[in-house]
Amino acid sequence: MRWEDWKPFYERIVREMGYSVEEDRKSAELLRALLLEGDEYILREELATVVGRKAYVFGAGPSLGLALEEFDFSDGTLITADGATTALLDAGLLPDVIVTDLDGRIPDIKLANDKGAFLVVHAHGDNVEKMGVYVPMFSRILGTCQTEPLDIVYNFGGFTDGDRAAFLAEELGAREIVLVGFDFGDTVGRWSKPGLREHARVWESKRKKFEFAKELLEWLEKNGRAKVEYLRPDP
Ligand SMILES: Nc1ncnc2c1ncn2[C@@H]1O[C@H](COP(=O)(O)OP(=O)(O)OP(=O)(O)O)[C@@H](O)[C@H]1O
Ligand SMILES: Nc1nc2c(c(=O)[nH]1)N=C(CO)CN2
Ligand SMILES: [Mg+2]
Repeated sequence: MRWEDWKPFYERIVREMGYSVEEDRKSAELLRALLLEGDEYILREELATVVGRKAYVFGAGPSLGLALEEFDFSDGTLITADGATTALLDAGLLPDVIVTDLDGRIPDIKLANDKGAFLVVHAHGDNVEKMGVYVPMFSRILGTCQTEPLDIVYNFGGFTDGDRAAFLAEELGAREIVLVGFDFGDTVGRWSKPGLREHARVWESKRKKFEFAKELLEWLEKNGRAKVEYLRPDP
């Protein structure tokens, strides 16, 4: 997704969610400084070598657990959205790429990164402190932001970790994207937040995020270069 296509979505998101563009922009600059300081950052060309033609993108929805039991994912690149990383590790799978705004289970993300998973860290106005603490801990990091892209901080479009992961996959070469654990309904999957032990009833801000994510994925299906499909286990 080009900046010109993303900009109108972003302006609506900022208005609807009450974000600050200035704080989002400053967060992107901070991420750039942290990446340069740590020198553990990678560029899109390197991450593109990891993303194959078929990519499974794992969201933290309630159907994720059953899907991991029911389906085989060995024929594609495994990309997890933040908290979904824990479910894959529990199922004995190692993600190839983790897309995070650092509000998932950090110990699991760290474990996966140490075992070779690439990290895509997203900067926004509400995770500035977390970036300062956690970015220095990780290796093989590609930086993303939601304001104008910088030289080493990219903006491939997308809002929540899940749909942003799909936009990243399409931009880096995936032509078949399979969404697993994407259930934009009334239940937030238990992997979504470190404190959640059980699936939870969706809260207002999360419902809004799901609405934007759904709209953006529809845009990607219509305008992107990849086939996008949802994979759901039999209930
Ligand atoms: N029912 C669901 N519950 C939780 N995540 C879901 C669900 N359905 C799809 N997802 C996707 O899985 C991703 C899980 O990532 P995560 O829980 O970190 O959310 P997030 O995008 O960081 O939003 P937040 O800022 O609220 O944490 C979401 O971004 C979303 O796109
Ligand atoms: N400013 C801001 N931007 C975001 C936020 C958030 O909480 N605040 N959450 C996101 C979900 O991944 C993505 N973008
Ligand atoms: Mg997150």
